[in-house]
Amino acid sequence: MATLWTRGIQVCRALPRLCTAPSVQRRTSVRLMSTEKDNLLVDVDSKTGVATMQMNRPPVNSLNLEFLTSISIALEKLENEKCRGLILTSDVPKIFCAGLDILEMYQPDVERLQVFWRSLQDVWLRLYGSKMATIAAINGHSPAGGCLLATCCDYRIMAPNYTIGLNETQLGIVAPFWFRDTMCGVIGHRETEHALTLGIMYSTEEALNIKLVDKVVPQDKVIPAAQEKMKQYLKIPEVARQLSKDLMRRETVEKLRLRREDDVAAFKNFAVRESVQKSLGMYLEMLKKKSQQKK
Ligand SMILES: CCCCC/C=C\C/C=C\CCC/C=C/C(=O)SCCNC(=O)CCNC(=O)[C@H](O)C(C)(C)COP(=O)(O)OP(=O)(O)OC[C@H]1O[C@@H](n2cnc3c(N)ncnc32)[C@H](O)[C@@H]1OP(=O)(O)O
Repeated sequence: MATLWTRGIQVCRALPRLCTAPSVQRRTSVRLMSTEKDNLLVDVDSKTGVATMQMNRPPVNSLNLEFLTSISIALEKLENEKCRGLILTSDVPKIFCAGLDILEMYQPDVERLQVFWRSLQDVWLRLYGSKMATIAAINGHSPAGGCLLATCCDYRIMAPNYTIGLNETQLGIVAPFWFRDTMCGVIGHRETEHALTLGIMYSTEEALNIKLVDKVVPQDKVIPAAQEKMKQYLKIPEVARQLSKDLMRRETVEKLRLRREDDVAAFKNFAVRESVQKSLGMYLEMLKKKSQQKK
């Protein structure tokens, strides 16, 4: 226990300007910040070595370059600090994560677009390849990149009445091979093909039926259920658990590692196509109209 407490302090020392002082004994709260203030809150429980990462980028936790960078840095720190488990969740009501920030892809600055894509690759490599036991506590809608984050985790617990899926085709874009492989690892080839070609957004219940999520619990029980499930992962001898996960995922991780720059080029070339820009513009317009109708 003492060692873990020290470890918690060390997280703070490693991030002197980025964290708040621990306020509760045996629970260390480390706030990671980037250019966007407080968009990620990471609590490391020094007793269990489990981190809870709450995404907090209103209105919809969309993943822009800065936010992805914050997530990537936080994942690196947690891994370096040898945290044992990670619960990924959202602090934004009713939204887990709305996926990539479409404004990063629409009428983009081509240099930034490539840095943006590399930062998404970084997050995927760190989260999908993490040594930590990872659980997604999906307490809101989770389209596209949000679904990617959830499927990177070892286990998914979701609240009712939300939606999750890789809906890229509905925007006129394509989920790249590593999104596909991640999804395939969870729901299998046939269902992934069905899901990707039609850009299906599954209701919580449908997601449970196809095993895209492992468990459904009421909204206020999502995080407690994740904490409970985490205990099961942490009971397994660490090296055996980590190596088993690595055996399942290494090939998929290596595929992207070896092709990173080709993948950046493919993304850039695809995103700047006139037809793709037109589709993204129309989709943004649709989102805006829908949002205005609510107001
Ligand atoms: C040929 C070879 C191929 C090679 C392939 C290579 C590369 C592949 C190429 C591209 C791959 C790209 C992969 C993309 C992944 C993605 O993640 S794309 C993002 C997809 N996300 C969505 O479709 C979600 C859209 N949003 C919603 O459905 C809803 O907003 C909601 C999340 C369900 C929440 O609904 P609600 O609570 O009702 O909130 P509003 O709809 O009113 O939204 C509030 C404001 O937020 C804005 N917004 C929503 N989502 C996004 C987003 N993803 N990005 C940016 N902005 C978003 C929305 O417009 C509202 O803004 P205003 O209030 O109007 O300002």
